[in-house]
Amino acid sequence: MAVLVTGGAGYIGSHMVLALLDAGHEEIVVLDDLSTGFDWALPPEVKLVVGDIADQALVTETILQHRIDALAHFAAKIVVPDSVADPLGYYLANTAKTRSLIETAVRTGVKHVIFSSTAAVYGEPETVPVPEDLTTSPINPYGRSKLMSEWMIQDAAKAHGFSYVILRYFNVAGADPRGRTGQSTPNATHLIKVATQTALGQRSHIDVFGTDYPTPDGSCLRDYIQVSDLAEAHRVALTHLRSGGESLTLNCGYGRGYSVLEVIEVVKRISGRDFEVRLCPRRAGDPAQIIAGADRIRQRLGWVPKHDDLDAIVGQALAWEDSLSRRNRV
Ligand SMILES: NC(=O)c1ccc[n+]([C@@H]2O[C@H](COP(=O)([O-])OP(=O)(O)OC[C@H]3O[C@@H](n4cnc5c(N)ncnc54)[C@H](O)[C@@H]3O)[C@@H](O)[C@H]2O)c1
Ligand SMILES: O=c1ccn([C@@H]2O[C@H](COP(=O)(O)OP(=O)(O)O[C@H]3O[C@H](CO)[C@H](O)[C@H](O)[C@H]3O)[C@@H](O)[C@H]2O)c(=O)[nH]1
Repeated sequence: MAVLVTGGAGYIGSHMVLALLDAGHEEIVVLDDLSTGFDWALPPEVKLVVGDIADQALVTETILQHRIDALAHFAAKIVVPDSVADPLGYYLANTAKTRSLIETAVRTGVKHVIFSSTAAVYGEPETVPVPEDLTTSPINPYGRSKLMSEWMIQDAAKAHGFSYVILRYFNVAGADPRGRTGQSTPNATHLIKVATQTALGQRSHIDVFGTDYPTPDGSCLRDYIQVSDLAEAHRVALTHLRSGGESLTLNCGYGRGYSVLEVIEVVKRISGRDFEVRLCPRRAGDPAQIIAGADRIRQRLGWVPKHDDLDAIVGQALAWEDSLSRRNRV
């Protein structure tokens, strides 16, 4: 039995690869076009196939050659404001290409699918925390592109008899505590990445997008989940499916929110560096607050997070950013 990890050279996918290897998994194959991922993010024992998830001949050959029984599908475009500017690009990359990949998986007899979905499918929830059975109502093309993929996977699973776990990630942050991989995309837009780069002097300042939201300090609230905890959720989801477990849709978060201003204060305190913070207008496509209803994944998969600590998450992000800048200077 072997797992095909699409997007495995990216930020979250590379952490799942490590989680599987650390747990003694034998065969892992990564399919990645390296558009935002890096071959060096993978340990040498992992087979990397460089290509596109919509290349059906390549995907078929890879699945049959390695006797793939399970697919973990991370490959996607992921930036909310970019999706507002380029919706058709996002529907192609995230929805049309996922349709193609799932079709290939069905034709080649893949039995299990784990899909990277997002809290963005909920849109602007009126109350938080958000349970999984809340009506989905995405407010940006990124969230819609992912919700359509969820529906395709659910419908195809019913029609063709594979099982799935859809994981709706909240805000993913931090890095491998052993420093083996982290968020490496240049020009990344995620808050903790931008704040740590600013603390390290790689950016002159940080913008806070919106201070007039209906939240305690006026900035947006998010539920930041540490990336190795999230990778572990994928590992237990895979075990669940391979043991005959039922298909599930699960939130991945801790059930608690931090504001943008609070996160910036933590980055200043942990780094010991002060930096300029500019209060700016709202950014397109941002919900005011999004916090996970976080019980179901614990009950159904027995997932136990080990890194629910914002100080530690920020510390890992700072350490990774520092090692990345040294790597890039070499
Ligand atoms: N980072 C977050 O906060 C977050 C939150 C919710 C959901 N997600 C989802 O998690 C998944 C992984 O996100 P990430 O943060 O690791 O992003 P990332 O950009 O680091 O990883 C995506 C990987 O997919 C590869 N890829 C993209 N398009 C491809 C294609 N057509 N064929 C083959 N490979 C392709 C990229 O090269 C990259 O390695 C995405 O599906 C994203 O929507 C991320
Ligand atoms: O320089 C910055 C960067 C971000 N923010 C703010 O920080 C919050 C978090 O923004 P991120 O860009 O870090 O993350 P998003 O909440 O926009 O989106 C992330 O989490 C979502 C789920 O909540 C989706 O899954 C999506 O893929 C993922 O990028 C937002 O209020 C944003 O406006 C700033 O103020 N300044």
